[in-house]
Amino acid sequence: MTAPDSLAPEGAPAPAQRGPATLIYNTNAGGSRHASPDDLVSAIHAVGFTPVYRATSSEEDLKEALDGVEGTVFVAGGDGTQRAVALTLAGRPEVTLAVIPMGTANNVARTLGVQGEPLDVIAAYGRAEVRPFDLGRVEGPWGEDLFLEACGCGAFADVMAEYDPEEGKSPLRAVQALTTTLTTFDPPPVRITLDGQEEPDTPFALLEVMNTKATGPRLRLATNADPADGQLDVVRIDATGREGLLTYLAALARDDFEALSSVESTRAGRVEIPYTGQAFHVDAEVRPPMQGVTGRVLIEAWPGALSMLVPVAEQTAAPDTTTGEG
Ligand SMILES: Nc1ncnc2c1ncn2[C@@H]1O[C@H](COP(=O)(O)OP(=O)(O)OP(=O)(O)O)[C@@H](O)[C@H]1O
Repeated sequence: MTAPDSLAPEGAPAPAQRGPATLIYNTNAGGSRHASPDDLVSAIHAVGFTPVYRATSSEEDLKEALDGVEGTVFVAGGDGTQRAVALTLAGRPEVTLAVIPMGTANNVARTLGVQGEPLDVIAAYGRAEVRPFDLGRVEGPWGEDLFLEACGCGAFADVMAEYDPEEGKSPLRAVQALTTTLTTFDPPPVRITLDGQEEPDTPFALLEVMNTKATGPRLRLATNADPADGQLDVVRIDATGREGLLTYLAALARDDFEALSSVESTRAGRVEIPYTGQAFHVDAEVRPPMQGVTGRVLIEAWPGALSMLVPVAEQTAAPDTTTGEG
């Protein structure tokens, strides 16, 4: 079903194709008290889609709920829910995802500029376009993974491996833990490879391969990351040149972490990291240290693995915007 013309204001880019929509709503997510599934279905209908609600009580239900899905999948929940749906639909860019943020950090939504109360977010999708969204692919001694936000080793992965992530949901606590570890951590030097180019041996206090701007409890480590660029942002801190605790805390608070002189940020499509038994994280999941195991971790961008619906602000609408294929 097409949207009524009145929903496409004059001068707007071609609206994303409306039509069939599916609502996935993690009613266990923190923000779910804000609206009922019926409220969301009505709001999605009001912006021109034909929604059905598929109830899920866990991640395991998603495969069946999304089997043969077409059109747009609205996903209400936190980053864990967005990840679960994204991984189920990876490599199916003909299906469009629309994020309705209802978690604590909402890193995926924030990276897309999607913020606000669920019903306001849905209203904003009345004027939206479809953009590609990359994923990251990981191959390590522990197996294969996909990530939506980030994968890395060093201080942040060690903090996550040490503390149960479920306990670390206070952004303040997590920022404190990260910055404390960053300044005391004693890593061995490793020689990473970026797009086939070997880098000098370096002990990394932090080595994060980012797809979104933030990861974990809203740690904005890659302010310039763009999940539609077909590349990943490699954010590094050389332990020998690291700065003091307050410097990192202040930079995170100012939202210019990458501007610090001890932080190096490089875009790459393929990253190889020697594995010496260190802990890794893949989004919010920990791949614990494997003592005595050596090898390598290969991280690659998967350009346009997903498609995302993104609201278009009235003033900033580009006249010749692409529809985001591929
Ligand atoms: N479709 C789903 N339906 C029910 N449960 C889900 C679904 N998808 C994921 N889950 C489970 O719910 C957990 C929590 O989800 P999520 O992280 O989105 O919410 P949250 O804990 O409120 O968010 P935040 O971590 O930002 O506070 C996920 O890690 C996952 O195990």
